[in-house]
Amino acid sequence: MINEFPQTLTIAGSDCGGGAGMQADLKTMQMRRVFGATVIVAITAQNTLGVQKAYPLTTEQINAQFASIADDFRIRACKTGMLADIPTVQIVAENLRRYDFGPYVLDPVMVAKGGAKLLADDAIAEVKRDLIPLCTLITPNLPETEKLTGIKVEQPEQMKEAARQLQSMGAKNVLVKAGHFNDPDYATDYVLLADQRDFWMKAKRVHTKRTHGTGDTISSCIVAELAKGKPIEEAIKISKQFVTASIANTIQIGHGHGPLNLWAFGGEK
Ligand SMILES: Nc1ncnc2c1ncn2[C@@H]1O[C@H](COP(=O)(O)OP(=O)(O)O)[C@@H](O)[C@H]1O
Ligand SMILES: Cc1ncc(COP(=O)(O)O)c(N)n1
Repeated sequence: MINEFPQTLTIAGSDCGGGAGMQADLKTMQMRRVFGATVIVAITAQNTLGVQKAYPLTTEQINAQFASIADDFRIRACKTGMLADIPTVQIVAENLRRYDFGPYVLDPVMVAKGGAKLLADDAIAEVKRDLIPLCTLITPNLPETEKLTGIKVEQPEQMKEAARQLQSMGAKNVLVKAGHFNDPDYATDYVLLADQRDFWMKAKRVHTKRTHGTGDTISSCIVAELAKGKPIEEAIKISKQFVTASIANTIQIGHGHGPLNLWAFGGEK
């Protein structure tokens, strides 16, 4: 059993365009040499120009997928992405309490790069109450950080303050992502660990519109590294390098917010 291949799970929405959501998660997991399974909670019709339609799945459909995964696989780490609405958040929380899928990375996806809402406003309170206390790591971008904490983030100091607040809400480790930060030169994320150590992760900002799926990519890379047994600090640092390389080495796909080059950083034997 000890030698079983590392297995991971993404609980997320499907992006038929292949650049974000569970598709980005699976591709990232594959690159990082772990096995990826999925619980799909919503189907979106989207491309690099935006989200044209979104269809949440039923509670029964979601429960059935969780049961199939739990009956057969030994999931070592998992994540959630797009969760759509209150019933979905509630059923996902119930299943995460029922089954042990190892460390849980909560990417509190709210709005797509093109502006479409991927989480109903009234479900934010549910995410705070039901999911934050369950997570090993939360990975909000700046708009999500502001919605979850009520802190307007304009200075690096406010990223720290918000991270402390997310910890006091029950998140063990916090990664505040700075893709939306107003710094033309660098994308500098902030990490606050459970043991209170903290650090900044600075990367050159790439001036590109091709950033579809950046959040999904960094969070699923962290899940992959955790599943292989890496300590959380190392898992987060490798994942920042992985996403930076994926953004910097552009590939030309679609006419809007194009997907990342997930081959750029390379895999691991
Ligand atoms: N233009 C960019 N250049 C370099 N790094 C970026 C850029 N945009 C985002 N990132 C990085 O990508 C990761 C995802 O961040 P972000 O885009 O804020 O997440 P989300 O997709 O959830 O909005 C972070 O590590 C962030 O610093
Ligand atoms: C199904 C799904 N999940 C997540 C995102 C967020 O990705 P991004 O913010 O990069 O558009 C998305 N667009 N679609």
